[in-house]
Amino acid sequence: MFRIKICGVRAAEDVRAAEAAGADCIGLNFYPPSVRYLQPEAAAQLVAAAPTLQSAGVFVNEPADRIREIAAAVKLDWVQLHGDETLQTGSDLIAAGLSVIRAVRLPTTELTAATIDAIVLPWAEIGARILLDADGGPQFGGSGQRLDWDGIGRWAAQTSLGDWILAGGLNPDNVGDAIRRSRAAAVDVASGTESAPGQKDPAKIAAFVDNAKAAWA
Ligand SMILES: O=C(O)c1ccccc1NCC(=O)[C@H](O)[C@H](O)COP(=O)(O)O
Repeated sequence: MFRIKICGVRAAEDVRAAEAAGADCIGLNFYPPSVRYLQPEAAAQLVAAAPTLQSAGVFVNEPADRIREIAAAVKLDWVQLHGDETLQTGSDLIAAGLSVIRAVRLPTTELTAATIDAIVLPWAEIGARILLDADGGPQFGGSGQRLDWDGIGRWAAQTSLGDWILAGGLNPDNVGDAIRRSRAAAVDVASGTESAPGQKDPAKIAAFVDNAKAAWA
């Protein structure tokens, strides 16, 4: 299980920065419209160069066969379903031996435990790890919008799920506050560690990891 995932890495320098900072996982984006999209061949090289880091492939409404093909070619540890994939697709991928992260896209308004449970529990029951992200509309993810951390914190206080991941609008300045208020034990970031869309900033990656770890210490 990873605690800190740096999503949307596209270059060897990004991976080195994540590794040097002490992150646990890199996210490779396989959604062609994203500014963070990477060809599977390039992703395979990045993953091979970072054996100490876990790797997660981000997919949006990709057919299950294609997800399996890319996961095998890139040697992904996780496949992250970030679109409108069905529970059946998730179950099929898990049955095929893949470790699945289900990105649950939640409204950025006030959240209740019942709202979160209704969306999350069916996926947790089939064995997917849950990532809570802000609903980025047509962009699906990487939107930089944040969630209601206090509402998530109330849900976290009563859920039996322990390994869920908080995402959505996190950055080096707010990740500590987000962890304390939401009670997240794992975090994920894309745009908050960039100097421009799709362009990672090593200093922001380092500060993000330091501040997340300080909040858990
Ligand atoms: O990052 C993207 O461009 C993206 C596009 C489509 C689907 C998912 C995407 N990112 C997945 C992630 O796990 C991001 O880290 C997550 O959405 C949070 O992004 P941000 O708010 O920018 O930190």
